Order: sequence, then structure tokens, then C-alpha cells
Amino acid sequence: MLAMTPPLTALTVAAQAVAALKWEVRFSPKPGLVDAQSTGVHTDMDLALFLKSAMSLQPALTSAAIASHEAPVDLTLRAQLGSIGRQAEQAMFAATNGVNTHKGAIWTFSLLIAGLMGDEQPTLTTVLTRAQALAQLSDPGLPMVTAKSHGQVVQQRYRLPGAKGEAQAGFPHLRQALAMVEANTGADRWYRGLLSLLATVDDTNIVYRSDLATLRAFQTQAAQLLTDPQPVLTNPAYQRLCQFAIDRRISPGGSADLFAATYFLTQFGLTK
Ligand SMILES: CC(C)(COP(=O)(O)OP(=O)(O)OC[C@H]1O[C@@H](n2cnc3c(N)ncnc32)[C@H](O)[C@@H]1O)[C@@H](O)C(=O)NCCC(=O)NCCS
Ligand SMILES: Nc1ncnc2c1ncn2[C@@H]1O[C@H](COP(=O)(O)OP(=O)(O)OP(=O)(O)O)[C@@H](O)[C@H]1O
Repeated sequence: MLAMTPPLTALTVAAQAVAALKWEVRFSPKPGLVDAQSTGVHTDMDLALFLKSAMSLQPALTSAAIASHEAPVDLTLRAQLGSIGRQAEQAMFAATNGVNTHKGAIWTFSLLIAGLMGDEQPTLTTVLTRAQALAQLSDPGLPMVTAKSHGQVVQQRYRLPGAKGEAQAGFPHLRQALAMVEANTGADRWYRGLLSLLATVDDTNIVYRSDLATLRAFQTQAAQLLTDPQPVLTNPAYQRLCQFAIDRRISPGGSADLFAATYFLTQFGLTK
């Protein structure tokens, strides 16, 4: 149940989303990803670019919140969110000079914001169910694009459902990460939340940059770390996981988006 008594405002929700994206990129160290200590496996982006990108999303995310405020889940809302999502992508590319920093995050956060704005007292279940229902609708305004996205290439080659599949399934990995954060204490709970995502998300970003075997090897190492009771940050196996990501050019961008989303939902007291 929501901790705050006043109804959520579009501005607050969008500001919290941007804050969550900034929190995620600053969270360090993370395997292969851009953070406050390194640019991970990336050469065309850094912390400053991610912060700029996150801020560029605020107007579109506010529009997504306004459009979905107590609105029914239907094709009208889906079309509005699709159009706003494309505006958000344009704002992101303008802010980053054409670098893809938050494409997956725009998708995930738009849907979660639409879920949150559905009623005055959202619960985790109402938020995720509404987000899922919207993700299952086809966007009536989707432009004809002939070039395949990286996610679509992976989807075709390996049958991995990617960002779309995660949302259409009701964000099961996000739910699992929230439960992991809830079950742990101190800073370690966020590392364990992150690891729960790294261990289970079939991240198309990883597979596109390498292959399925690399994804599976990475997931296995992350899962093994979760079975170890010692704090993640000081566990040498975590440093090995970060090194493995560098050696194999692994960038778990989908997990990063879901990690930011996990933090976002906890800011509204939505953990179960
Ligand atoms: C749904 C999206 C992300 C499609 O992604 P697609 O799978 O085609 O691949 P693409 O290469 O464009 O994006 C991949 C990104 O998704 C994220 N991702 C990858 N795997 C996963 C996963 N398993 N779970 C969650 N996110 C993931 C990563 O950030 C990755 O970089 C998006 O491009 C899209 O359709 N945008 C439209 C905007 C829209 O409709 N917005 C309104 C929301 S209702
Ligand atoms: N800290 C981070 N938070 C969120 N996403 C991150 C982070 N660090 C890296 N990424 C991910 O890196 C992805 C970009 O990786 P990559 O360069 O492979 O992107 P691409 O657009 O798929 O490919 P290319 O740049 O080669 O066209 C972003 O979409 C993003 O998901």
C-alpha cells in the first residue's frame, strides 16, 4: 500500500523516475555498465551523459503520467504512450548526441508510470497488472520501420523475449528483485537486488554484443554470488564478475533498467 497520503501527482512521479535513473547510474560498481567509477565496457558514454539523458526524459515522463492519470487501459492510452515514448527517445538522442542510453528504460518507466497513475492507492499488483495490460496492447501509432532493433535481432535468433516480453509477462524479474531487496538489509540489499536481476534476466543487450553462452555463463556467476552469505561488495567473486563483464564485453543494460525500476517502486513504498 502507498505510504504517502496525498494522491500522486504527475510531476512527482516523473521526478522520482528521473531520480531513480540517476541513482542507478551512480550506483557503483556494476558489472560492465556505466557507473560513477567507470564507463564499464562502453567507450561512447559516461556518468555525465547518463545524468543528462535522465534529465532529458522528465518532460516526456510527466506527459506519460498526465495521460495515464486514472485513464482506462485501452488503445487510446496505448497510442498516447507510444507517441510520448517516441518523443522521449528523440529527447534522449538529442541530449546524448545520438547515443542510446535509456531506450529500454523509457519503455519500462513509461509503463510503470502508467501503472502508478491508474488509481489513487496503487499496490504493487495494481501497478504491474496495469503496466502488463498496456504492454500487451499493440501500439496503433507504431511507425513502419524496416531496420530491426538489436532486441528484435536477438529475439529472432534466440527466441528471447527481451524488454517487451518482460513487460508483457508482468515484470516477473522486477518483482523478484523487489523481494530480494525487501529480504535483505543495508547496502548489501541493493547489490543482492542487482544480482538477482543479473542472475535471471535474459538481457538482449548482452546477447546482441556476444552470444547466448556468454549470457548463461554470466548469469551462473551472478547466481553463485547470491548463494554466498558474505557482503557482495567485498566478495572477491563480485570483482571477478565485474572483470568477466569487461573481458567479454558484457553490458547488462536490461538489468540496469529493471534495477532503476526496482528503486523507483520502493520510493512509493511498493515492495509487495
Ligand atoms: C520495447 C523496446 C524497448 C523494444 O526493444 P527491443 O527488444 O526491440 O530492442 P532494443 O534494442 O530497441 O532495446 C533493447 C533494450 O531493452 C532493454 N532490455 C534488454 N533485455 C531486457 C529484458 N530481458 N528485460 C528488460 N529490458 C531489457 C535494454 O535496455 C536494451 O538496451 C522499445 O524500443 C520500443 O518498442 N519502444 C517504443 C516506445 C514505446 O512504445 N513507449 C511507450 C511505452 S508504453
Ligand atoms: N548504467 C547504465 N544504466 C542503464 N543502461 C546502461 C548502463 N550502462 C550501459 N547501459 C546500456 O547500454 C546500452 C547501450 O549499449 P550498446 O552500445 O550495446 O547499445 P546499442 O544502442 O544497442 O548499440 P550501438 O551503440 O552499438 O548501436 C544502453 O541501451 C543501455 O541499456
